[in-house]
Amino acid sequence: MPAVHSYVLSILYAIALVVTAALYRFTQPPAQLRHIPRIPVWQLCVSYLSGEVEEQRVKRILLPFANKHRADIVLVWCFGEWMVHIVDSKVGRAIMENRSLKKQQPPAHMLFWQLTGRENIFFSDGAQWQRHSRIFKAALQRTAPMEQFAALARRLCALVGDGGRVCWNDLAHRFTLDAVGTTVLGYDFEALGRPEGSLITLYNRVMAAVADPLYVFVPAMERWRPRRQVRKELDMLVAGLSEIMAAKKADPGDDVITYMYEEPELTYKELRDNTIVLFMAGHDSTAGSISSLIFLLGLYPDVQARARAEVTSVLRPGEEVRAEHFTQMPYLRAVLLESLRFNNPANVTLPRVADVPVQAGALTIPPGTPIVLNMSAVLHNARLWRDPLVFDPERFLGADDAADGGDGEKGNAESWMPFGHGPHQCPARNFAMLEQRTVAIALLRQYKWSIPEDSIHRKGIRNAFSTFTLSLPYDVNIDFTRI
Ligand code: HEM
Repeated sequence: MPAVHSYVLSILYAIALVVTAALYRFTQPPAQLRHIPRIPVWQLCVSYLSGEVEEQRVKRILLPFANKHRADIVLVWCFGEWMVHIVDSKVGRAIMENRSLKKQQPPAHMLFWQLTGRENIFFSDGAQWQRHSRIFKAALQRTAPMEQFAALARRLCALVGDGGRVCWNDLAHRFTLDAVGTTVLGYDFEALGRPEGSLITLYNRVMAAVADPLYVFVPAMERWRPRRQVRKELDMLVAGLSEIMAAKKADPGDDVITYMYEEPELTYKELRDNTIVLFMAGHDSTAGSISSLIFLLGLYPDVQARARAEVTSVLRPGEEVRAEHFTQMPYLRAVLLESLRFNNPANVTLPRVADVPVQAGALTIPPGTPIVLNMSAVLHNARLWRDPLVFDPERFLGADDAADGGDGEKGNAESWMPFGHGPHQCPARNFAMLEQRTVAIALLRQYKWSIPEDSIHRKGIRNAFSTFTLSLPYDVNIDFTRI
């Protein structure tokens, strides 16, 4: 009997040894990457398994590690793949401007592709991307979203009514759906008026399924356990959006899709793929930014009072807001820039790869290595910002008065990059800034607001888990009082 016992034990030891060795090998970077400071894999695994959001992982693990090693780039293990994360703005700018970098394409069998297609500004490359980028920017320039945003802000205020407690992230999300619907697609989803509208509920359901972490991190799941119902709903959504596009052709308006239609160079497939990615890119990130902005104004009553005093000194009661008013509101601008730094909506860029070595300061990144600009790290790096975890709009006052988005803290202009950097940086940042300004101004003129004592965000903004690493605050309850 003892002989059988020790035989079984030996087999178990052998298995444990093989598994440990396999795990060790699986979590070791290839030899050519070992010169890059690497975040301990066990810390990352604990973080992933606990469902920690990207922005928290950056503040708790990545930045302390990078600063201890005085590193501008760090190696991060992510579900079997090693990626370089850039945490410094100077290195980030140089790399993101490097034309030999291309966007890495996500695995082919992900359901995501069935929704977005590949022939769009997000996933195309080379000459095709240049064409899409040029056409989209020109179309965006021709639209005049200001009036549209102001009208939607009025609808939003009607919902806040005489005040009371409001679930703000929900309203922000519905506002941005309507903003992107009316100005980009030329279609009113009426998310503010009818949140249960069929296309909106269908969209929310499909997006939740497409972003299911199990299927995103293990794309082969789509082959092992195909989701027929989700596919059916996805087809219905695409058909719904295609109908909107077809109606646009017959009845043009003042919207991005109408202007893109006028471009003989775009095929129908390209137009369809662009419509869908613009719709997707256009609202979640902006909803996150509007949620954070109004929350922070509620959390800091002095900041809110100062912003209100500025707005009401520039605008007479009932006066329509116009773009030229914005230059007279430097404090509001500083609040916006700081809010986008403090809880930046997009945490990392899409991964890039190059087929040549890429220089990152003193280190060389070998060809084929996925590289991301970690915007959260850059915007909270203590080597770049004083008191990065403190919300302080003053840091942007007196900064160079260049167009919004291009500037930053005095002497630190290059580190403000919530919209990315380089040729692929967000082409709609002015559009997104305008949405935030319009909402903030409308609310500041009509309401005072505060954060309930029992808010889950009192000790720091809590963002929902997002497969696409966006920072989207949840359960943001705000108490509004009409002035
Ligand atoms: C606060 C709101 C927004 C934030 C923080 C944001 C952030 C970003 C970032 C960081 C990128 C670069 C991604 C990368 O390099 O991989 C990007 C790209 C992009 N964004 Fe935005 N975005 C916002 C709003 C919008 C809106 C409203 C639209 C459309 C109406 C939009 C459309 C796009 C497009 C088309 C790209 C791809 C550009 C390219 O690859 O050439 N974004 N955005």
